[in-house]
Amino acid sequence: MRIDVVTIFPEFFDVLDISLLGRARQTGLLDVTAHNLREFTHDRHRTVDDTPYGGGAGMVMKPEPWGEALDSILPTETEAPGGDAPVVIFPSPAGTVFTQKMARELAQREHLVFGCGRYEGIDQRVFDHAATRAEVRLVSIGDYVLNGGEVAVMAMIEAIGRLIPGVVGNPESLVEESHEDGLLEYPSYTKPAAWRGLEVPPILLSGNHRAIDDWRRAQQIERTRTVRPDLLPPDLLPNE
Ligand SMILES: COc1cccc(Cn2ccc3ccc(-c4cc(N)[nH]n4)cc32)c1
Repeated sequence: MRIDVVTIFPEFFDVLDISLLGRARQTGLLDVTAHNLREFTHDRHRTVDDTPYGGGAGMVMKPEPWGEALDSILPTETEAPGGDAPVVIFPSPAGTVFTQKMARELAQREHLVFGCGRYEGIDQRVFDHAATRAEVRLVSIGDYVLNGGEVAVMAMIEAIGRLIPGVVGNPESLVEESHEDGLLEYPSYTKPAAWRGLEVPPILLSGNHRAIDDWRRAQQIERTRTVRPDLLPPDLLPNE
């Protein structure tokens, strides 16, 4: 998978050179490039923002640098992509909420482009023009406001990248985890069996794997019902 990120803080993504995603980059499973938006300005001050039309606080990111940055990444009409057309994702508080389902879907794509806004956001025409030549999505990572898109893009790259076959050592570990089957994960324990007066649930030491699986499923349902009842599938909703 090819990933391009446009940002005024390209060094923010240097961290992707370590851990799982770092190895995925080295083995060619992931090709991540951060592009400095200021490289697409032409004034002495490398200006990327200006005051908002209609007034209001803060600054808005100018369309011209974004247009040139995306020109340098997206295929032109003549270079119609042989494979999957790129998806251009802009984090935004006003976006569709990012979910494990969306991560799974995006992990199937060949080319993702992320646009990191700053200030009070990006001129709307950037999204409108990009939509004439690629699939464009505004995506929120939660109902709170960040200072820019970089943290959100990092979270999405990690959530998507780990689903790419070969990136995570043991693919089985991707199955039994929160949100993968729609429920929150069960509690985990490891040695020692007793720690500061706290015992591991005896069922986990029983060796009875059918009973352990049943216990874990019950824990998932109880935890989801308590913490995230909105995630419960209809057949598990409490009877009214
Ligand atoms: C656009 O509306 C805004 C209003 C006030 C501040 C900001 C700051 N800001 C700039 C670019 C940007 C990109 C993403 C996010 C963001 C995403 C999530 N889930 N929370 N916050 C926030 C961003 C934007």
